[in-house]
Amino acid sequence: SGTSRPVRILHHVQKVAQYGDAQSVLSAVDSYCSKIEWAMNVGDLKGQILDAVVLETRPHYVLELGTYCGYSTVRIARLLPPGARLFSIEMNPQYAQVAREIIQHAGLDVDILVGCTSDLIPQLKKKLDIEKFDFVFIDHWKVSYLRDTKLLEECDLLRPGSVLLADNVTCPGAPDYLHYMRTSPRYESQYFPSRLEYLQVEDGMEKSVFLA
Ligand SMILES: O=C(NC/C=C/[C@H]1O[C@@H](n2cnc(C(F)(F)F)c2)[C@H](O)[C@@H]1O)c1cc([N+](=O)[O-])cc(O)c1O
Ligand SMILES: [Mg+2]
Repeated sequence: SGTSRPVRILHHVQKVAQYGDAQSVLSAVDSYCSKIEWAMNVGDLKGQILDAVVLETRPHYVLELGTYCGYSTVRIARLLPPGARLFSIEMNPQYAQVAREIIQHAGLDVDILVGCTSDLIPQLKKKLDIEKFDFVFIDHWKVSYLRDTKLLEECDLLRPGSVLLADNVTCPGAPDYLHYMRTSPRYESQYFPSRLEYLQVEDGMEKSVFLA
């Protein structure tokens, strides 16, 4: 077929989801990906863990690594108070465009930064006039989780109490990230067991609070 999977997901959302209704956008993506074709969205089960951590953290400045179709971006943005800012980094311009349209269909306002984390993270303070991030959702290439977390530390973008939540620490897995988070004295880490999106496979999320 000529279209990409993200474009087919976007077309489904535009066809069945109520414009301006974030929950109907999430339900449209979840029903498409559970019935028609699987896609690597965080999904509704792990999404409920994401919701709970966002509500508990009440973040003002949020960073997401790995936008893909924007499912988790919508999930997070729908829970933020007015005035809060969500920035999402996506290196694939086609995915970024699909995500913009899905996020727009949900009636939400998010800044999607197109590029790779190693280039963009060092520019965030100057470019976006941001001091620190209160919440970071990590869901991009699993081999980049640890490198990019250390980059956030080096760029002084975390403060005591900043919360990092990482998807897929069990499947596909991010063993070096997990080991670092569970042994570093700079973090208090907690595992939330769950299931891989739309499947019966075990997965989980790791919540880590930066201490200093
Ligand atoms: O590979 C998975 N996710 C990789 C996700 C990758 C997404 O993050 C973007 N990205 C890459 N670098 C950057 C940055 F930020 F560096 F610029 C952003 C990629 O373009 C893609 O949209 C995955 C796989 C499975 N699975 O079951 O295989 C399940 C999942 O939930 C997953 O998230
Ligand atoms: Mg994921």
